[in-house]
Amino acid sequence: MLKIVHWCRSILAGLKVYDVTPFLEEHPGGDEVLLLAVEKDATDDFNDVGHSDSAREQMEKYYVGKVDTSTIPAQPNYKLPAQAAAQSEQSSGLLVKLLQFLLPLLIMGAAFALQYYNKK
Ligand code: HEM
Repeated sequence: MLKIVHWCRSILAGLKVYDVTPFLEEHPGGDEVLLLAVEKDATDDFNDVGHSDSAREQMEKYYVGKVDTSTIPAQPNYKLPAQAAAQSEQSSGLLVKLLQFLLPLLIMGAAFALQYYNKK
């Protein structure tokens, strides 16, 4: 069975997890927004929509449990591949800029040195 879990944080009760699989087709806001919130903390998304009290009541039908917040790392110790790629691009960009600056200086230095030795 496809098990889709939707995280929602309740201010007083820590992280609550909701399995919204049976609700996907019924959600008045469509299934897409729920799928986008899968395995994320969707508290802000949920609150921003201004869901009614009845929506909040309905939500409790899909409650499956709480997350032990002590198991959540304070800072993720991994980098998204896109972030890592952007970082390596940044450092290679710096190297290119440095070479663009140094190369003309080296060529000019070599030209002056040749001129100096030819005069001798
Ligand atoms: C178990 C979780 C959820 C339940 C039970 C739920 C329930 C509902 C209900 C009953 C409505 C109709 C309007 C209302 O009564 O407030 C609604 C609308 C809507 N919901 Fe949810 N919702 C949930 C999660 C989410 C999440 C995570 C999002 C992400 C953004 C979302 C986005 C929306 C949107 C965009 C609408 C349409 C609002 C409009 O057209 O005015 N919902 N939802």
